[in-house]
Amino acid sequence: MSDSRRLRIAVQKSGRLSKDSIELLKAIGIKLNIRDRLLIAHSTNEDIDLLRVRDDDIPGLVMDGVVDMGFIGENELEEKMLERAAAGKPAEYEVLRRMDYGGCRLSIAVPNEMAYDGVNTLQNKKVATTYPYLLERYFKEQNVNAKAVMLTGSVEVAPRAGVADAICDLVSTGATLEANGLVEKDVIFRSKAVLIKRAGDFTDEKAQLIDRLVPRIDGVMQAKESKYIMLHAPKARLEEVKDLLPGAENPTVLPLAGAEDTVAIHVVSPENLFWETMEKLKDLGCRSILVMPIEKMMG
Ligand SMILES: Nc1ncnc2c1ncn2[C@@H]1O[C@H](COP(=O)(O)OP(=O)(O)OP(=O)(O)O)[C@@H](O)[C@H]1O
Ligand SMILES: O=P(O)(O)OC[C@H]1O[C@H](OP(=O)(O)OP(=O)(O)O)[C@H](O)[C@@H]1O
Ligand SMILES: [Mg+2]
Repeated sequence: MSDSRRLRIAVQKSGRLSKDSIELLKAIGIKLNIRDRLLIAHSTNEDIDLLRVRDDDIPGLVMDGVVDMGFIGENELEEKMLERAAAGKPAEYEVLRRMDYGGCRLSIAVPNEMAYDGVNTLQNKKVATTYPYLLERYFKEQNVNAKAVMLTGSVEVAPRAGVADAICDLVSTGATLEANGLVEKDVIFRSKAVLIKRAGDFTDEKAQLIDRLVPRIDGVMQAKESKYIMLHAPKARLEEVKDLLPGAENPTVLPLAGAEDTVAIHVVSPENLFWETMEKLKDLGCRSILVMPIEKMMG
């Protein structure tokens, strides 16, 4: 059984957010033994239990204080917040960090053949969606009198099935819409995964654990975007080389044994180096240009 002294974190059991959320927890040093059928996973090195649930349940679990934290898409979080607020239920939470995964948008899409001239075209029409509160909020803002029809899945087939005239669903590449003969029209919400924390007091132990984990998350996210760049550059072109390197205000410049007119440059870049930049560096006479991933960062 789970122990209330242990920090409880909810993650999606299987779906778009599962892999990245688990990978992040592992990257910040939490050892987890996840077996497919087990819905609770106990960390072996930290006082942490993982609850593996459907993503729809995560906002409620956090807002009811059943779990301490959860990884959830902003779309689902905002929808549940509106739903609970409408039902008079507590809907408090704190966003600890916005993650770099789970990026998608909630969009209105219509059948290819529909003549669409803005959202007013949907006046008195039915729109199938899993996010009725977000959609109705948008209709209200746009002064459109349309009806949101709730479907929990396979929303894209609704127009062909005669259930609705249009849909409002999550889009990333657009492949699902295209495969179903639909065209994206209005983006109503942009979303990424977030790490949220319940409201209310925490024991000192839990508060300290959270304070230790969150900077590690920052470290992992920062490291993912950053690169360690090493290259040999002609001394005479040093300033031009520095101008090309992102974040190279104070690079490490080292002499090269046996090559008076060449130096080695090392720099931690906050972003990746584009091929175009590497080509320009080469044109300046740089050689042995290496771009390496960074695993962790701190300080
Ligand atoms: N195509 C996508 N690309 C990136 N992120 C997405 C995509 N589709 C959805 N997401 C994000 O991932 C979340 C989970 O999506 P998924 O499709 O796995 O949910 P689900 O089918 O509702 O799963 P569950 O069985 O847990 O209820 C979405 O709420 C959204 O935030
Ligand atoms: O624009 P695309 O890249 O095609 O992605 C969009 C699709 O991804 C999500 O579903 P998912 O594939 O997670 O499956 P699900 O319907 O089982 O949730 C979402 O509900 C869309 O159907
Ligand atoms: Mg779901």
